[in-house]
Formats: sequence, C-alpha cells, structure tokens
Amino acid sequence: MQPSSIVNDRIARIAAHLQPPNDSQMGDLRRENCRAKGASGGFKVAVLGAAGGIGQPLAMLMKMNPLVSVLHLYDVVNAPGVTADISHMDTSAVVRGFLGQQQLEDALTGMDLVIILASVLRKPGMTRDDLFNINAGIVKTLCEGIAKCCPKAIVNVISNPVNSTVPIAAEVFKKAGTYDPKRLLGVTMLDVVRANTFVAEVLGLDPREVDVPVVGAHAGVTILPLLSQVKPSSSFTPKEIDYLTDRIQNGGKEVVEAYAAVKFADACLRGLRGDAGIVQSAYVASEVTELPFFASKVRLGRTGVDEIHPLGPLNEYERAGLEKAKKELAGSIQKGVSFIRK
Ligand SMILES: NC(=O)c1ccc[n+]([C@@H]2O[C@H](COP(=O)([O-])OP(=O)(O)OC[C@H]3O[C@@H](n4cnc5c(N)ncnc54)[C@H](O)[C@@H]3O)[C@@H](O)[C@H]2O)c1
Ligand SMILES: O=C(O)C[C@H](O)C(=O)O
Repeated sequence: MQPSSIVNDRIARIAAHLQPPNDSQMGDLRRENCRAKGASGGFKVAVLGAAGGIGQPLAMLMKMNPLVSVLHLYDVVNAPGVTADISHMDTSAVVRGFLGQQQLEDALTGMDLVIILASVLRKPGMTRDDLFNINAGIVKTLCEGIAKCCPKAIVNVISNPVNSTVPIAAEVFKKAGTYDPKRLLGVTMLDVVRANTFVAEVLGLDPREVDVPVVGAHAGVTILPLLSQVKPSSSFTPKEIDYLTDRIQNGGKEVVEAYAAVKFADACLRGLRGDAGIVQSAYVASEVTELPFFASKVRLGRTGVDEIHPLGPLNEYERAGLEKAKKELAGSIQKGVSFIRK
C-alpha cells in the first residue's frame, strides 16, 4: 500500500469511527444506555450546543460527574470530533455524539436533564438581547424536540437572552401540553458565582465562604445583587456598593465561562437523586414578584424546583434596583411570549 493510501485508509477509518450511530446501532445504543444507567444508577444528560465555547468544557466536566451515566452531545457542527475527544476520558459515562437536526430526536430521547447552550454568541458591543432574533428560533426548535422526546426532563436554559428564552421555552411546552414550571430553569448561577468572587475580593475572604443572593434575571440591571444579605454579614461603603453592583451586572462583558453551568447542572442532578437541602439561584416561573418569571434561590428536588425562596428584606438601594429590574424584565418576558404566540 502507498503511504498516501495508508493515510487515506486511516482517515477513512477515523471518519467511520466518528460517524454518529446509524439506526441499527441506535438499538445497541439504547441497550447500552440501559446497562449504563442500571450499572451506575446515574442520569442521562444531553448537552445541546456541545461543540461551542461553553459546550466543550461543560461536556468534559459532565463526563467527569459520577452522577452522569449517559452523555449525549448535540450540535449542528463538530459534534463527532468533540464526542470522540470526550469519549476517551476514563470515566464511566457513556458518550454519544449527534450532528444536525435530523439527529436531534435521537439525542433527546430518554434524557433526564437537557442543557441548552445552542446559540450564536454576542460580539463586543452587543447586548444579550441582540441575540434574540437568532437564538429565539434555535431555542424554540430544541424545545419542540424536548416536548416530543423527553417531556419529563429537567431543562436548563443557558442560551441568551435567558430573560426571553425561558419564557419562549415555557410557551413551546404549553403549546405541546407538556409544560411543568418546576422542570424549566434559566441558569443565573454565573451571576452568583461572580458576585461571590467579587465580594470576597473586597472583603478579603475566601469566595467559598461568601454567599451573595442575586435575584431578578440574567442581563444588565435585571441582575440584582442583594449586598445587604451577604453572608457572612458585612457592610459596604456606597462606593463599594456601586462598584460591586456594576461589576456583577456587567461581568459577562469581561468573560464568559462554563464553571457555573456545570455547578448548576450538578445541583440539578443531586436534586434528582433526592439529596436534601440543594438550594441554588435560578430564573423560574415564580410568584415572588408580580412578574411571571423571576430569579431567586430555589430548592431543587426529584421533580425540579420544590420551593422558591422569597427575596427577603431589601434596603432602599435594592428596592430602587428591583423596580428598574422589573421594568426591563417585563419587556423581555413579553418579547419571548409574543415570539411564540404571534
Ligand atoms: N446563562 C449564562 O450564565 C450563560 C453563561 C455563558 C454563556 N451563555 C450563553 O450560552 C450560549 C452558548 O455560549 P458559547 O460561548 O458556548 O457560544 P458558542 O457560539 O461558542 O457556541 C454555541 C454552539 O451552539 C451551536 N449551535 C448553533 N445553532 C445550533 C442549533 N440550532 N442546534 C444546536 N447547536 C447549535 C454552535 O454550533 C456552537 O457550537 C450563548 O447564548 C451565551 O450567551 C449563558
Ligand atoms: O454575557 C454573555 O454574553 C454570556 C453570559 O450570559 C455571561 O454572563 O457571561
């Protein structure tokens, strides 16, 4: 064999290896999935948008999570390569890749937790809302698939603008007759992670010892840190409050990261397992304000959100921030709802 044909042969074999499973292999896959679940008692997780900047590290960290027995990686590009990479990790979760919309239903069937990251990304100078026109349609299509293939799954919505994509998801599920508000969660954990880090810097503490409640939603003024409720109990100068509020609200302009998405997914899985006292912030259908969706601390359980915590006492600065947040958020929610009801 000529060296070039050896190389071509090898490439062909690698390409074949990277091919997503065909229909008969899917039968084997389902049996394999059942064995995997039975063996470890773990959960089946799908990551939609798995080849992106957040998707790849998230996929790697989910593959390392012992609560995950099956990991489905779906994207419209590069899913086979990312899947091959992740699947060589010597941890127990079975990893499968799914490429393009024709494989969406296979990616979703039987999932316990679906993480939606699929998106175009904002460029410098854009707001999260500038992504609406494209991402609204992407999230709609993915949620239609979820309603059909895994209507009982817990859904983590990360694709921006979260303030609108969660109402979009809710409307899609309502239309399909599968809506369960306990199972639909917008991921705002990154705001809490940032708040803990920045407040710890100011206080000179370890961020792991700091708890900053952040309520509202996930964009600009709708991200409302409640510095009066920081634990351990602390006081801040007006200058520190302005600095911290601004930095927490605009952290997404500095860097976008996967850690918070992983931390939140892990909390959802521990809730599904039945662990007690799993409390994290999320943007959910809520009655803590007059708006239909709002982020605050929630207790996670076997069926998703078991309890929504109230906001607690706010000082004057925070009450003013809440009014601003509600005004902007009302418009973002309506925009999402109208996109589906139009
Ligand atoms: N809620 C949060 O805290 C938070 C944090 C980080 C990122 N985000 C958001 O998450 C999203 C993903 O961020 P990223 O940095 O990974 O972006 P990215 O552009 O790097 O990746 C997005 C991925 O989605 C894929 N994609 C596009 N259309 C798709 C479709 N129809 N179906 C499946 N996949 C599709 C792309 O191919 C790409 O691989 C963005 O909307 C970002 O704003 C939110
Ligand atoms: O800000 C972004 O565009 C992504 C994400 O929502 C973030 O907060 O980092």
